Amino acid sequence: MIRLEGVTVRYPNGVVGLDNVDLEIPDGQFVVVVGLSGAGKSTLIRTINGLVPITTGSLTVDGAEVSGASKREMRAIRSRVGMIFQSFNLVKRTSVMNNVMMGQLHAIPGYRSMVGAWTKEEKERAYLALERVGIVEKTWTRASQLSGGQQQRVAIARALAQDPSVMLADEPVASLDPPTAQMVMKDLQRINRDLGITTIVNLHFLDLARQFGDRVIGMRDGTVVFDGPGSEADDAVFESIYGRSLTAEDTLPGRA
Ligand SMILES: Nc1ncnc2c1ncn2[C@@H]1O[C@H](COP(=O)(O)OP(=O)(O)OP(=O)(O)O)[C@@H](O)[C@H]1O
Repeated sequence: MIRLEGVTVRYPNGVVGLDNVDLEIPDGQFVVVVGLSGAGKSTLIRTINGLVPITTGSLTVDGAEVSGASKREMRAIRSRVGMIFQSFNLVKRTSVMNNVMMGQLHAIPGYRSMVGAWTKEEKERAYLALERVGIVEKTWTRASQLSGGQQQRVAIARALAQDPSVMLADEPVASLDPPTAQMVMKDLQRINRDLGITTIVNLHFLDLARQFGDRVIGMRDGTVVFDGPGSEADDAVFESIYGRSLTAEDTLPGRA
């Protein structure tokens, strides 16, 4: 369970990223967060991962208080939280296998990871993660030789190899073409359903939010302005979240 109580995040320049947010996200839920640019979606994700400190309020992940956690406690929290980014964040010049292994680094002593001395069990876990996203045949390919969709799948496998209880994805399909975006969202949904990993995905395409959001959270100006199932998030709801009429750019091209 992820719980935010009265969480406010004020950046050093005075900008308020989150404004008194209360949220409870039960284990295993698939949550899509929507909102215009600047609404606070990334801040929410980075706060849950402890990358952005909260100014006031309380945030717990699996019962552990994130604010004020020691370095050691923070490492323990982060080791259970997988992150996926719009730009994939792979090390391009090395193999898919090495990239996925990096997901397990928190559990592998530095000297072994430096020389690539993986145990059979660690390799097995990496293969299993790659199988889950259907690209095990690319295990020894250099990351730079993969398509965007394949790179995002490697990033998902890297997060999975961490054996996370929570998966946070910040605009994971924003750089992908529409069919690939669908496939990557389906991968995340399947993994959520098969493994029960709590998943929070920031999206800006509202049709994807409706299709995949078992729960949709709408944000505006750092506050939660909608919280309900995707099936209830009709155009009027999105217009109220965005504070403006919808445009073609709000849907995945070709699906409006
Ligand atoms: N490191 C930072 N320092 C100062 N202000 C920031 C920082 N990061 C974000 N902000 C501000 O906090 C507010 C929320 O930004 P955030 O990135 O969370 O929004 P978002 O909904 O994810 O938008 P986008 O999709 O454009 O990233 C914005 O006003 C933004 O300018």
